[in-house]
Amino acid sequence: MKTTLLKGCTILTMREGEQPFAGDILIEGERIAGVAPVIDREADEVIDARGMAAMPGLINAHNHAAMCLMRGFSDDLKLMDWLEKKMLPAEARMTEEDIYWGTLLAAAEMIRSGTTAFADMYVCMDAVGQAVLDSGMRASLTRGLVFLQDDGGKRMQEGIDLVEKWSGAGDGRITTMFGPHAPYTCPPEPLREVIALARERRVPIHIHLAETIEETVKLRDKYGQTPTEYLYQLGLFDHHHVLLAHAVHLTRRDIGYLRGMRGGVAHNPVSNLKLGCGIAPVTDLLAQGITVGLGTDGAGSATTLDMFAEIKAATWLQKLDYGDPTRLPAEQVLRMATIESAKLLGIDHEVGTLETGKKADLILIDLDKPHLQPVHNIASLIAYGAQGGDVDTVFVNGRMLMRRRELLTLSWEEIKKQAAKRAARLVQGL
Ligand SMILES: CSC[C@H]1O[C@@H](n2cnc3c(O)ncnc32)[C@H](O)[C@@H]1O
Ligand SMILES: [Zn+2]
Repeated sequence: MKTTLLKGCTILTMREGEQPFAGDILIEGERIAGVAPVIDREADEVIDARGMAAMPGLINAHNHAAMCLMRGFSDDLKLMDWLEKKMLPAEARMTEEDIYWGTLLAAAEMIRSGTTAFADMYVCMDAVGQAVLDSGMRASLTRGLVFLQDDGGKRMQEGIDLVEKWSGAGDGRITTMFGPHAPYTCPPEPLREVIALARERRVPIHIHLAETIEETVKLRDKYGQTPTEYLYQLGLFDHHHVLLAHAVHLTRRDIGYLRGMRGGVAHNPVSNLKLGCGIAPVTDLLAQGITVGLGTDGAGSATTLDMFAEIKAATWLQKLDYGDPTRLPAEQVLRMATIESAKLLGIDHEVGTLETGKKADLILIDLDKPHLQPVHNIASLIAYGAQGGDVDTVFVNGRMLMRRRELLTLSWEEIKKQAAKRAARLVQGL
């Protein structure tokens, strides 16, 4: 088994209550074999990590990776106009190959900005799975299910096929969920069916919830319920694991329905800001013991997949919304981007903190930059100062995916060429 020793870094383990310290990290095969002030032993490869901060890889808890092909194509619109007039028509032209290359473009961006795992909801999930295998990343894959037209069960079958074919693939790097898209695209009958199926097979569920005021109005007009009440009454929150994307528009009673749920909420602040959706009540959810992680949503709305931008937006929004700078402090928001997101993907037993025995998904951040000096408080510096471009080295499952900012599993030149060609075709005339 290959061993790699990272020497002399500042380590943020992200374990609750543990202070950062200077030390070494030993990687043995897929796993972390030691995290300590000094590890004095031989290794196949020794990396001089002085001047670097080591932390768990960032985990993007809600994404539509292949939407990178629509990055910057249509902005400054309301969500429903953006989705129905721009994204859906472009997506209707997408081939499996487009989705493969779009997902690789996302993987290149994610690795280069320190993300090691992501939760993805999209279509043609064989193409997404293949891109995850090829990139070396870790992912939870979901076939998004929109039930507005009858298709004789085809979509649902694709969701089942994904679960059967891809769960545990890539040496366990890939896990799966069922993905009813949102309350406004999933009427009660098919939604009940998905929940029953997920229960039978013990598969988690990934769904958008309460992203806009328009969604609340739609659900009230149709069912006389808030989006959260609608899902609650269908029994969704009794499920063993539910990943809710957004959860922006929640009443006090809605938050009560979520209390005690297993899984939690993926907060996507940049997408919410850009689409003018609102501010999710993150600190209220946390106060009720609800797990909250961080995601980007697709690059079609967020523009970039840089989790450091989400970290900043998340903490700033809570401070601003409550007029209280003590809300969502640095360590807490960094935990949201790592171990709390890992909980949402159901992989916190394997990743999300740096500790012996866990899978070696970790990043080195180069602090030798004007905006990252001096180092008074490393957690503050990273949460409020670091950017994706500061990430120097990335490991997933013990394998190096980037070293000194060079991608080791992906050909950037080929991805760039493929993405440009395909993106132009998708949006032509729209
Ligand atoms: C059927 S696969 C997933 C589906 O979701 C769409 N999507 C992307 N971003 C959002 C968002 O912010 N809210 C709701 N739906 C979104 C994406 O375009 C795919 O069609
Ligand atoms: Zn989304």
